[in-house]
Amino acid sequence: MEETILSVKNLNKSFGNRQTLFDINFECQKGHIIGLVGANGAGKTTIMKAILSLIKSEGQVTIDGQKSTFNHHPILKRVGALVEYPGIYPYLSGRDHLKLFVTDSNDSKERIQKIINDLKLNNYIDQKAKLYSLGMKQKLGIAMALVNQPDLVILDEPMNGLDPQATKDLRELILKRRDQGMTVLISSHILGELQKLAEDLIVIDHGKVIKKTTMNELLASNQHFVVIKTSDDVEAQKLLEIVGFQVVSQSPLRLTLTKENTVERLMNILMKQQITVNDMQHEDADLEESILKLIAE
Ligand SMILES: Nc1ncnc2c1ncn2[C@@H]1O[C@H](COP(=O)(O)OP(=O)(O)OP(=O)(O)O)[C@@H](O)[C@H]1O
Repeated sequence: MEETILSVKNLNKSFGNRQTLFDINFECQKGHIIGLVGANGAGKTTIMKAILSLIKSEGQVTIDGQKSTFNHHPILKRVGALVEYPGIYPYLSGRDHLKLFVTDSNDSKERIQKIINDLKLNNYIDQKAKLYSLGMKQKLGIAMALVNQPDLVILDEPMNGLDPQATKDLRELILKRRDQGMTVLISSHILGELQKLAEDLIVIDHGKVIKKTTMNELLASNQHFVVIKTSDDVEAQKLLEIVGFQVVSQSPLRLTLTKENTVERLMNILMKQQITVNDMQHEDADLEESILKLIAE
């Protein structure tokens, strides 16, 4: 049976007299990767900061059954986080940062070395952080979030500044830790990357939750398209539009498929007018299109 590790209830936040979050409610199940998505300024970072008690807010945050409030949040010891920019001290080395962050236990040293290996930080971990590039700082921030093997980790745009190899390394590490039971709440504008990671999605728009769904459900409800090349695209478009096909783009001719407007119907209509279909490709809307559609509704 699924177990809730994070519950957010009736979360409201105003900055001055401007309300930013409106009654946010959601739950995260143990061992899931949950994507928090939405346009710039939707409120994703503010939600994460409220969960982590980095800002004061109204509402209730419960982590593994324990209430966490702005003034009392011992449970946050079991939560790792990278929100906005990692806090880096220029005159300390990467390893010193990890030493500061690691919780004291017999295996602290091993845990530090393990995260260094997992994120391939070996080459520069003993250099002073003032020499680090943006991506190197970001990787150190991720290492700091994960070094204590938290039960829950909150990552705000963790792929920012990472090269393709580092992005892949991070993806593999997140998936490995998830398989070991870690829960991840992650925001990213790189939706293709999120599609490879998240199984649950929470869509935020203008400070409100507009959709809670699973990746599979969202992708299954996606629109389907067909792209065709014909002997006469102009005439084909005219004919298909008259009978109710929706033309999404003209060159190449891309049409929306529905229960009524099927490939079979399309072929029949064109064949009757002696228009030959020379090439045909099916396309499914990707995560980006589905989310843009949700936000537009
Ligand atoms: N400290 C602050 N003071 C005033 N307004 C703020 C503050 N922090 C955030 N906001 C406002 O709250 C809204 C939500 O911001 P937030 O950073 O949570 O959005 P976001 O979804 O994370 O956006 P992005 O994808 O651009 O990071 C924005 O309108 C922002 O201007």
